[in-house]
Amino acid sequence: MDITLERVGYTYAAGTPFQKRALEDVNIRIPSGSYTAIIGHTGSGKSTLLQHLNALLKPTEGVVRVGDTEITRQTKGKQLRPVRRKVGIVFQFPEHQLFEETVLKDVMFGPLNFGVPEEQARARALELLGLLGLPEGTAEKSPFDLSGGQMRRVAIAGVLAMDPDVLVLDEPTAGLDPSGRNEIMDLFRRLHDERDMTTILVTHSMEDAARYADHMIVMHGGTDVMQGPPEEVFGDEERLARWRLGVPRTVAFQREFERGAGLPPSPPRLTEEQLADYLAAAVGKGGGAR
Ligand SMILES: Nc1ncnc2c1ncn2[C@@H]1O[C@H](COP(=O)(O)OP(=O)(O)OP(=O)(O)O)[C@@H](O)[C@H]1O
Repeated sequence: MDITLERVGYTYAAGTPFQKRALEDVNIRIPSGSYTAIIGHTGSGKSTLLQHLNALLKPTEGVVRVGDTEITRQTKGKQLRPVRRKVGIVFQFPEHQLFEETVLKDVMFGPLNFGVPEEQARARALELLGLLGLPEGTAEKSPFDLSGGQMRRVAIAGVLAMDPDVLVLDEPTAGLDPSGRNEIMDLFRRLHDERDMTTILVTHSMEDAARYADHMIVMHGGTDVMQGPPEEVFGDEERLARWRLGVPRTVAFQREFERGAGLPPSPPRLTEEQLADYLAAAVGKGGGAR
């Protein structure tokens, strides 16, 4: 299910003294099955863009296409139901949206609301709580008696319970400790591979973008300024710096090394493994790696 935005603009509180232009002439394509990272400085429009993907916001101008569904300013609520079902969004600090008396009820809420039979919704919720590494017995607890990291996992289970084709993640690990972060990011990667989902990750971490994504979109000042594979995006440090964005630590190290060794810049090494191989080859060949 490809997602495209054509000439999309969005204005908050249009026609009021508080009006604010957040998106301007956005033209992007998110290929079906891709793991797409969206990066951009604070205020560049990433969250506003995400909310167009399941029609929480409708474009002020232009068209959003999610599979066969076309969303414009005029599209009515009923026509948006399939999109809301297919596109699951994990917002920043999703645990703030937990509200039911028990964890189980919270995870079952979405599916029951969309007509999934109770037994099926229960079985799926229990399976997901296990998959997310929550201890047995969590299902009957109040979500508010859990730790912050556990609440985050429950909220994520609630989004996955809808069995989305597209999973949208807005800084999903913000505020978690490093081991919790890695576990959750690796879980999303596994789900992406096993379930054939399209995954869209908004992140300030260039390392996460480099490690997980196969496609990237760069936002600046409310518009898309670059799209392509991570090798291409992170290969252009100068342009990224203009948008106040950096490169992953591995690439920064590689560039320092190349400058120090008098080597021309070579394709960016995006992971520690790639960097280690590159350095080993460079040292092995007496500094002649390309
Ligand atoms: N509800 C709102 N009402 C008015 N203006 C808003 C609203 N939400 C966001 N904006 C403004 O729209 C612009 C884009 O904001 P948005 O939150 O989409 O950016 P972002 O790239 O997600 O930022 P961050 O990285 O800080 O989350 C900003 O100038 C912001 O102040």
